[in-house]
Amino acid sequence: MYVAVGSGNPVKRDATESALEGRGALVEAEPVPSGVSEQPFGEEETVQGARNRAHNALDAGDYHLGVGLEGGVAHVDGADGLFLIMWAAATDGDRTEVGSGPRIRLPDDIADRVEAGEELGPVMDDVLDTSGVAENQGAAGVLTDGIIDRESALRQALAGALGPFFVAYYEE
Ligand SMILES: O=P(O)(O)OP(=O)(O)OP(=O)(O)OC[C@H]1O[C@@H](n2cnc3c(O)ncnc32)[C@H](O)[C@@H]1O
Ligand SMILES: [Mg+2]
Repeated sequence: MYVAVGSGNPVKRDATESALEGRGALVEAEPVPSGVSEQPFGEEETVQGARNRAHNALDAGDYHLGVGLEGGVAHVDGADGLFLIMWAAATDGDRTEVGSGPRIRLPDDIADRVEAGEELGPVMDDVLDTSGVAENQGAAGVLTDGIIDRESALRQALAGALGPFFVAYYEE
């Protein structure tokens, strides 16, 4: 099974390989446009980015499955603050399924800068004095003190999008 993941970020490719481990998948990275903002705001824009990436990745070559992974920030009903969110989409061209990852509250100073229009990745690097945290453990790793990292969070989001392709109960 040839699978394209719609991103040049190695952490997204690693998450896809990890989610599909043992299923005979060959995963290629296809850096395609997400069709949404660099920093999606809200669940709707983040899901849309994941769906667009999945479709664009599928169309980028001769693939059986396209995968899209999108990070965003959102307010959550009933909870204070701004949350890091992540959504995954998988498509075979006929059906498209989505799944979400954890929601992790951002520290207020980071949230304020993102609300003001900055991208989370660069803000995290600035605050932590690191470079490329989004390609490594990610905000998910830093903000959970390493209980999870960005790869495992994205793998869980993708699990929800892939399940319906493998589990008969979801038959259309
Ligand atoms: O090359 P792409 O695929 O775009 O990879 P990306 O790291 O930019 O990832 P997204 O576009 O999906 O994420 C949107 C923004 O949110 C940031 N972001 C999302 N999750 C993050 C995380 O765990 N740690 C740091 N930044 C994160 C990311 O750096 C972007 O600025
Ligand atoms: Mg990006």
